Amino acid sequence: MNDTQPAGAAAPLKVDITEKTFRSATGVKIVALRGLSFEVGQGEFACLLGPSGCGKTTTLRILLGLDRQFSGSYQLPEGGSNRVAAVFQEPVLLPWRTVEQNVRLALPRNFRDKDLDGLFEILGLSAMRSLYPSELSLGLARRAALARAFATEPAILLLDEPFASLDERTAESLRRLLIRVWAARPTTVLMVTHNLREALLLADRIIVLAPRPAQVLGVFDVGLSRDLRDKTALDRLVLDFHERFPESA
Ligand SMILES: Nc1ncnc2c1ncn2[C@@H]1O[C@H](COP(=O)(O)OP(=O)(O)OP(=O)(O)O)[C@@H](O)[C@H]1O
Repeated sequence: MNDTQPAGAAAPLKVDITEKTFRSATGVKIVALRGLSFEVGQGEFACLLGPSGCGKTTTLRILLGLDRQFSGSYQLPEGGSNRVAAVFQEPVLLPWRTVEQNVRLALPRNFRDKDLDGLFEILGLSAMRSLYPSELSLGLARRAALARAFATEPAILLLDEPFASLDERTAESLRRLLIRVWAARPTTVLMVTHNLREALLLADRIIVLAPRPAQVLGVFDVGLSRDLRDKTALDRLVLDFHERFPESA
């Protein structure tokens, strides 16, 4: 790990979006977000959980600076590298570059030759560094996308359903890998999912969203060490969650 790029952030993520609207092809106004306010503390792993179409991806696109047409404000975590990293449903790797080149290209020019052995090792990619994306399974491609995100030692990592469309076994092993790499390289994480069990397995806190227009219904503190989140504990957490948020069942 390179000590000149401290990871982590000194300030929380603060989101206060008053309104975000779209126009449909026929000109009809679609309110995607209204009065969406939440915070994610430094080094915290938070999930944004909400029904399909409620505005989760729209929120991440705003935080990534990809959509500036909204009213309200947000503040990204400061400190550390100040970088924002993102992993989407599709890993978006450059097909003509190897895994290692894809990861290094995400780094600022003067850090491109940094030691990435530990990162590749923890993600089980040591033997795949010189492979091209077309030679990777879906699961390996997601791992490469995670490597690329963590290599930049971001102040915040935004994840948009990174394990969607994988078979459950692969998704489960990637969730465990994500927790391992995050524990080794802590940063603030905001992950979008509509999978309650996934959120309960990974998150410190779950920010629960209402159907569109997205606003916060409440926050669920998982409050259980990750080592103890086995199947029985997760079953119990699911029940607790539904008791607290019956409307989001
Ligand atoms: N470019 C766009 N033009 C018009 N409407 C849009 C556009 N992007 C998103 N929307 C609408 O905004 C709403 C929120 O979409 P968004 O993709 O943020 O939802 P989501 O919670 O991420 O859904 P999912 O879980 O299915 O991915 C939806 O009704 C969607 O149809």
